[in-house]
Amino acid sequence: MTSQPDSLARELAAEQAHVDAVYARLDAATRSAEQVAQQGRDLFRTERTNFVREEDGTGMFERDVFAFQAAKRLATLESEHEGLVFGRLDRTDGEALHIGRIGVRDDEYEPLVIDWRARAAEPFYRATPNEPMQVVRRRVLRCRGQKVIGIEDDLLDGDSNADLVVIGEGALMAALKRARGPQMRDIVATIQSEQDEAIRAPHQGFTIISGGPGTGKTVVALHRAAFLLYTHRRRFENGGVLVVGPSRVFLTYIERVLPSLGEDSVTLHDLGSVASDVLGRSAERVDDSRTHGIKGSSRMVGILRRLVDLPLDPTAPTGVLGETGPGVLRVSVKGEVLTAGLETTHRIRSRVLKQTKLNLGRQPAASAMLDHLWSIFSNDAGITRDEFEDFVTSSASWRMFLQAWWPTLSPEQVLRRLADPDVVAQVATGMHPDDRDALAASYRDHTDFTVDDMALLDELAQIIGPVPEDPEEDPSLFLEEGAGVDELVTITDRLRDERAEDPAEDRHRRFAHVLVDEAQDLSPMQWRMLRRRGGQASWTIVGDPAQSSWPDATETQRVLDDLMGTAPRRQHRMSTNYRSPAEVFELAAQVVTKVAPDADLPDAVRRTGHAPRLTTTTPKDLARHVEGLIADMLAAVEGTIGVITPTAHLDLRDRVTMTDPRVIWVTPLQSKGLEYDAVVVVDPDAIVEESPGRERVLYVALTRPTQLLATVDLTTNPAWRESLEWRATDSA
Ligand SMILES: Nc1ncnc2c1ncn2[C@@H]1O[C@H](COP(=O)(O)OP(=O)(O)OP(=O)(O)O)[C@@H](O)[C@H]1O
Repeated sequence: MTSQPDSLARELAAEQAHVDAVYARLDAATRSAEQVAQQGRDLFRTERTNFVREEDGTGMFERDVFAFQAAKRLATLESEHEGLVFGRLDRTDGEALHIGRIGVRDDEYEPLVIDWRARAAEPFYRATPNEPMQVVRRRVLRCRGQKVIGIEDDLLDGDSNADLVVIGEGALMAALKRARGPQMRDIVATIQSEQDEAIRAPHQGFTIISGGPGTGKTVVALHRAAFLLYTHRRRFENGGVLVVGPSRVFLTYIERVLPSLGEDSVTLHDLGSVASDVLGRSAERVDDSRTHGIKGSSRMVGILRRLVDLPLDPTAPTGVLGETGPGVLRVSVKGEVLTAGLETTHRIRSRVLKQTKLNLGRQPAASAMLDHLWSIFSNDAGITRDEFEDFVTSSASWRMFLQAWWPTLSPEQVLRRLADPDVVAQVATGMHPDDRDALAASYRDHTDFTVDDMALLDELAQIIGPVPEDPEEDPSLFLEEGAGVDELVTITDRLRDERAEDPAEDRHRRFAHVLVDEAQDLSPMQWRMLRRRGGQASWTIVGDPAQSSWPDATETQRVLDDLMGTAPRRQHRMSTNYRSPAEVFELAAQVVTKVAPDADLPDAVRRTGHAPRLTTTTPKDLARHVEGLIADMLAAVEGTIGVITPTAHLDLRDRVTMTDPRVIWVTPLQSKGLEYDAVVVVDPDAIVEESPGRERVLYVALTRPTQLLATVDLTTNPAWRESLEWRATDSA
């Protein structure tokens, strides 16, 4: 095996020739696809289940289907300007296979490129020098559009006598050193063996992907979604794949990964928009940490149930109920006064609610009440039951009673009742008074809802059932809040069935696979919300408890265990940190092990030679100081710079005059799952103080850079650095 000075040019030219042949074939396929499309467009559009995988086709008909499919997927890829072909395997038997984002065959139906998800491509990711899997050389091609611009080789079987050129330092290192842009890229050319195992794990049951920061959990999970769609396209494209991330910022960061893999049929939601199928609304505002802890806890289930059962405010417009008080019916028929006292109305109410949801129960409740009145009616005048019912139901007192006793309520109307501290006191009896105040204040002080409220509204929608379509019949007792409905965050919702207009229908959209990222942060109420959309689904759950911002890990684990039940589960642990330089991760690891000695700490894969800069300044000089750090970083790195500030210093952004599109300001929670070339962490002590996750949230912030880290303290003895074996390298 040799590597000569001019060999790179020769190898590039040879690879270019192959790539040219692939694109020429695809041009032909596109033309043929147009013909096929003309002949049978409707067939392919409507009978989606007829799709044939590229690798499986055998006859003329399948070949046409393939042409159609390849051209369609190519359109998705082209918009990305990503190279279609990215790899090559040279095998011990002398055969060479090219690997790409989609499969392509030549005129003779021989593979020109194998889809990376096909079984034949597996050795590209799994082969190692210890277990070469009959691979001599693994080659990664870097392409810009249709042009091959670089080659990186790994030699796997040094004993083989094949005379192969070996070029470059290895594709992984080259990929990791590249500057980061605003969006995550796919890693299809450099997936590592343990990652590949998680990506290709069986689809049934629960696949749990764990590991420390930067181990590729997110990117691996997204590749897994693409793999599942490839291997079980019928099941998952028809049934739907839902990817859930913590925030919109995060979804924007990851949203190009699946299209760059040729997949655009996955639904992405942040936690604030998961329930928009039922609620027709979403939210982005987050509660303060105390209120978040209250609203996310599973004790809210009981509170909401009691809230639904709680009779409406006695001072509501119930004058109709007359001298005998609210919740009591008095109606006069043919001179006879019939009364249903509190005991009766409560008995009927609870009997009906046992059998049906509140919003579906009005009719049965009215019938039961009429039965009761008829049973106590002496009927001296000898009228029929029909006449009796006409008398009762046409009376004003009946209509007003019914409206007060059994109003049609929306989840929003019910939840808003918690703005009243007296209501909170009645339904949340065991709650600490300060927590009760915080809960009531969160609804009293704001007209919009929060991300946590979405899970509560979804729970209420489940308890009370859908609001009947015709609100005119039943004017609301409450003022409706004029909240706008946000768009779903969806790449392409092509397979969405039109929702039937049956008001009794369950409106949850159900998915065949649910993939939850940053799962350690989901509250028990949010798990319940997700579960309603994935009752029959298989799941991929991605997280790292050491990065958790949810205070009660055991409560969440209980909900999760309940969700998983006895379904098969498999655990994949990612062990290598591909993001943080070792110098940065050593510092971050010391911070988290102070509070989480059992944190899963990955091995950082590279060193940069740049220790973190731990700096100190005064509150007065903070803006100028941070500006100086940003300027240094702009000069030192090519990509993005994240400035992570606690909410206590949110005004800093306005005080720093320098603007540059490469500088991105975020709070520690917003920085979850994201990464930047360089990061400034402002006032770590304040970050610890204001987050329920404390040092764990600081750990998240410290593990965001791919190259440089600087911290800024506002005191010379910051608490977060106590007992760290770390020397301040820079106290500018
Ligand atoms: N095999 C790989 N080849 C190239 N880059 C990789 C590989 N694996 C991971 N990376 C890169 O490492 C970085 C971290 O990946 P990712 O964000 O998925 O990690 P994570 O485990 O989800 O991190 P966190 O827990 O901090 O959110 C990303 O830039 C990703 O592209």
